[in-house]
Amino acid sequence: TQSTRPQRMLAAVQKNATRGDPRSVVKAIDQFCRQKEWAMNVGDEKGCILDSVVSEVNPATVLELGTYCGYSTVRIASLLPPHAKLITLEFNPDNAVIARQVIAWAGLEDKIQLVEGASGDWIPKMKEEFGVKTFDLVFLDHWKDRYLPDTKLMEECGLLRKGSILLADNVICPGTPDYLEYVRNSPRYKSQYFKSHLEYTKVEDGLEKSVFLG
Ligand SMILES: O=C(NC/C=C/[C@H]1O[C@@H](n2cnc3cncnc32)[C@H](O)[C@@H]1O)c1cc([N+](=O)[O-])cc(O)c1O
Ligand SMILES: [Mg+2]
Repeated sequence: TQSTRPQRMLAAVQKNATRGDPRSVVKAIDQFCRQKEWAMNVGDEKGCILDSVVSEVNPATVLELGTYCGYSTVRIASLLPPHAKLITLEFNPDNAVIARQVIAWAGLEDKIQLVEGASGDWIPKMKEEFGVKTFDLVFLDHWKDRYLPDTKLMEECGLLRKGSILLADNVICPGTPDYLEYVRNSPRYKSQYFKSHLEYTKVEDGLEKSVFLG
């Protein structure tokens, strides 16, 4: 039967990346997406901005919304300090199956907890289910119309503390206008736009970094 793009992406990782070497997994996916098939990973150009924010924040707790195949999950986790934890939410079971294998190939199972389910259902359960108090960094890369409601939900559930960083992909393309308006105009955030390009293309896109002021 016909394979799916995530399955072909995983095959490229298993063929071209070294087990236990997260950066080679990231490189293998970028090569696959540039040479074979475009896919909606944050990619290498925006990925460098992501790397610099992760390194600057040096987070102990990270939440990722929208795992997809685990590219940014692995990219972020490869930069975390020893006891840091990353929780990533993915509601498509087929994508979760692929992401778990990408994460395993990178050897990052101990740092990453992939939770299958919808962000709207799981954000309210973070504290009781995973003993999380607050997140130092949140990477938003799921359905673009969920960025704003999930951000408000994280505020309501007390998952953000003074200084928590929200980093949002695709604020230009495909675009998240309501989210952008909120974080740029709310007195509770200090926002900064990092101009870049849509993964593997010359189309403008960028990341929005927003500090929660409490
Ligand atoms: O649409 C995009 N991303 C949506 C990502 C969606 C991924 O997150 C999961 N998800 C969604 N809501 C969820 C809620 N809870 C859990 N998982 C969820 C979906 O099952 C999918 O695996 C996108 C599109 C383009 N593009 O050029 O078109 C470029 C990009 O960089 C993108 O990120
Ligand atoms: Mg994206």
